[in-house]
Amino acid sequence: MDFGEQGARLTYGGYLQLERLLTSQRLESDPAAHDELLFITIHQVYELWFQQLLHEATAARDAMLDETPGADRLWWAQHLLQRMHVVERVLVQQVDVLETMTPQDFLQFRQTLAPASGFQSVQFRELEFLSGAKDPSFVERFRGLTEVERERLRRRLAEPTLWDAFLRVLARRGLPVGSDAEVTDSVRRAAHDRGGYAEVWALAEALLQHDELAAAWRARHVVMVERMIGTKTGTGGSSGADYLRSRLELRYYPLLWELRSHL
Ligand code: HEM
Ligand SMILES: N[C@@H](CC(=O)c1ccccc1NC=O)C(=O)O
Repeated sequence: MDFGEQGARLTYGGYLQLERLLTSQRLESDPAAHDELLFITIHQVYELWFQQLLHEATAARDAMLDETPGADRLWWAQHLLQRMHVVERVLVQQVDVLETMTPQDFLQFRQTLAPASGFQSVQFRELEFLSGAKDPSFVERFRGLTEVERERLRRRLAEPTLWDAFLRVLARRGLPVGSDAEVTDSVRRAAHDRGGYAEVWALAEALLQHDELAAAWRARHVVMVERMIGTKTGTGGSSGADYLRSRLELRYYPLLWELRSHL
């Protein structure tokens, strides 16, 4: 039986670049703190999922923007947004794994991390920008960004968001999008004529779900932070949990939330 022994061809480890992947966990603590491997692994897994989410969100946006006559790809945008929701639920649940670390075990290596912090996650900020929450001040406030990273953020600031693409979908369906009031009226019309505007309403709900899951992650993250460091200031130089609480109100699609009060 030579199953699995065909040699000299593509291998599992080669295909997945495991040599690079599994040697990319370098501890800062010396002597090594037991829990630092978990801390690095969790963050690397987050960044891999962020990369996947950016891949899906970019394609969903492009599918909504596609104006090629006869090439209606809204079903594809919808499919990708649903996948994003499932990944986003994983991101929220994954916090449980990190919470198996006690605060005193975290403190064994926490001081070696400063001034690094999740605040500097470029992909996290790209996701916020692409979703619709563009804030150029983040690009300026970022310390220690490489030129490539800075350029990636600038490009995300310049390109259309998921919300911009959704507005194009409304306009193509003959629904006015000239002002916030018009957009709200248009989505309300879709909400009350779901037979006539099935895809529009489904996309609005999928965007709202994406927004809700991002809010759930922020809420989960801040509670973990309180559990780990209480009211201490962050390694990134912010006030810590207070700063993170100020971010809880962020919504990507405020009009979709306001609509709820006027349906
Ligand atoms: C022990 C666990 C963690 C603690 C104590 C913690 C703490 C903090 C603190 C205090 C901040 C505010 C910035 C600062 O001054 O440092 C922050 C921001 C942030 N953290 Fe964490 N964090 C933890 C785990 C994670 C994980 C696993 C991720 C996943 C990638 C993450 C992603 C982020 C992001 C994206 C921000 C920026 C949020 C924003 O600006 O809205 N953090 N974290
Ligand atoms: N900001 C955290 C440290 C931390 O969690 C962290 C440090 C370096 C890289 C990523 C991190 N994760 C989230 O902020 C703290 O103040 O304890």
